[in-house]
Amino acid sequence: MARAFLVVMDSLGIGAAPDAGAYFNGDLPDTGANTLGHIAAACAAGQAEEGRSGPLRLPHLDALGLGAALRLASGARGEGLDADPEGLWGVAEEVSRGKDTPSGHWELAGLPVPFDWEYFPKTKPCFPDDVVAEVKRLAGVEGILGNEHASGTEIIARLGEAHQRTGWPICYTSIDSVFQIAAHEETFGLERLLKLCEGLAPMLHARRVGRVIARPFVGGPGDYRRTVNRHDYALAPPGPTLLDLVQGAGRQTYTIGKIRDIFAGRGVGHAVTGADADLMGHLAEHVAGAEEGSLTFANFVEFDSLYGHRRDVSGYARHLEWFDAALGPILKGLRPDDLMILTADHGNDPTWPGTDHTRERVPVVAKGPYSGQIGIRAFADVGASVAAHLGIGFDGPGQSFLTGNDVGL
Ligand SMILES: O=P(O)(O)O[C@H]1O[C@H](CO)[C@@H](O)[C@H]1O
Ligand SMILES: [Mn+2]
Ligand SMILES: [Mn+2]
Repeated sequence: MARAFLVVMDSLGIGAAPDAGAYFNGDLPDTGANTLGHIAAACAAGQAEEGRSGPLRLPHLDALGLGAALRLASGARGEGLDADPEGLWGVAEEVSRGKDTPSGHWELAGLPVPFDWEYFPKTKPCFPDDVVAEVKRLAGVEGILGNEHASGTEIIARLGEAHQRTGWPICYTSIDSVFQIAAHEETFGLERLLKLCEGLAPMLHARRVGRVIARPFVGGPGDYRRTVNRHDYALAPPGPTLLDLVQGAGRQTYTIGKIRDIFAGRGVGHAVTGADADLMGHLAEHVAGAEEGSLTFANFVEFDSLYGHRRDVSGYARHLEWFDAALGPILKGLRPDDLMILTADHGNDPTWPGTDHTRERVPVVAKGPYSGQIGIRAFADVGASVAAHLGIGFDGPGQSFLTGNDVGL
C-alpha cells in the first residue's frame, strides 16, 4: 500500500503572489518579494557568506524541480538552480486571506480559511483591557510588559531584564493573528508560562485570534536566547482536514514538528517535536518505518523563525543547504510507491524590509511514481493529491494533480 510524506519548508516562497499588493511589511507592499529568488541572487553576488559561500547549492531539491518552480512562479532564474526536473513539480497559490502559518497549512490540507482572523492594531498599547486583565489574573501579577507589535528576539533583548526584575510577562503581537507571551524559563517558570497561555487561549480563540504562543527564553541581560520549548495554542481548524480524513479512513497519521499544534491535535495519531536537526532524524526514521498506507506530515520551522523573521540571508541559505544535504539520503530511502511532496506555507523574504511574512507563491516538488509539470495550482490541490495517492476519497475544494501525469502505480 502507498505511503505519503508531506513536508513543509516553512516560509520558502518563490515569488510574489498575484494579490501581494494587498499585503504589507510596514508601509511597503509585498509585491516583488521572492524568498528563494532573492536568497539565490544574494548568494551568487557573494552577499551571503556567513558560515557558507558562493552560489546556492541545493542539488536534491533542484533535481526535483525547485529551480524550475521558481522560474515558473516568478520568472527569476535562480542562480545555481538550473537542473532539468526529474520529479513532479509546479507552483501553488493561496486563496485564504491570511499569510500566516495556520492559513497556509490548513489550506494545503484541503481547508481554505473561510473567515477573517482578528488582528491587533498597530498602536501601543495594542491589546484590549479585558485581555490584559485576564493575563494578569491567570499569571497572578500586577502588570504586563510590551503590549505592542514587536519582533520576538528584539523584545526580549529590550525587556528581558525588566521582566526578570518585575516578574511581569512580556506580551506582544505581529502582523499575524497572534498573542505571544515571552517569559524566562527559570525565573518565571516554563510550566507556569505554558499554563498561562493555555488558560488564555479560549478567550482569544473565541475572538478569532488564531494563536496564543508561549515564547520561553533563558540567559541573562545582553544574552537572552529563546528555547525550543515554544508552544502554540491554536484555534482548531473549522472543518475536516487531510489529517482527519486519513485518520478517519483507519490509517496512521504521524506529525513532525509544529504540525500537531497547527491542527490543534486534530487527526494527529503520533507526534514528535524538536529542533529542525532532530526533526530531520525523525523524518528519516519515518521513511524507514512508517506504516503502509500512512501519512507523515512534517514542518521545518527554522527557515522562518530563525532566519526569515530575522532577515538573515546567510542563515537562510545555510539552512537550505543543510536541509538539502540531509534530504538526499532520505529521498533515496523512499519505497517505489511512496510519494513525498515538499512545499511551503507562505513567504518570508529575508531581503525584504520589515520582519513579517511575505505573500508569495510556493513550490510543489515531489518524488514518487509521478513526474511532469503540474503548472500553477491551488494550495488545496496538495491535500487532494495526497489523498488520491493514498486511495482515500476527498470531497474538499482541491483537485489532485496526480491525474494526467505519469502514474506508475
Ligand atoms: O518575532 P517572532 O516572535 O519570531 O514572531 C514571529 O512568530 C510568529 C508566529 O509564527 C509570527 O507572527 C511572527 O511574528
Ligand atoms: Mn509558517
Ligand atoms: Mn513566521
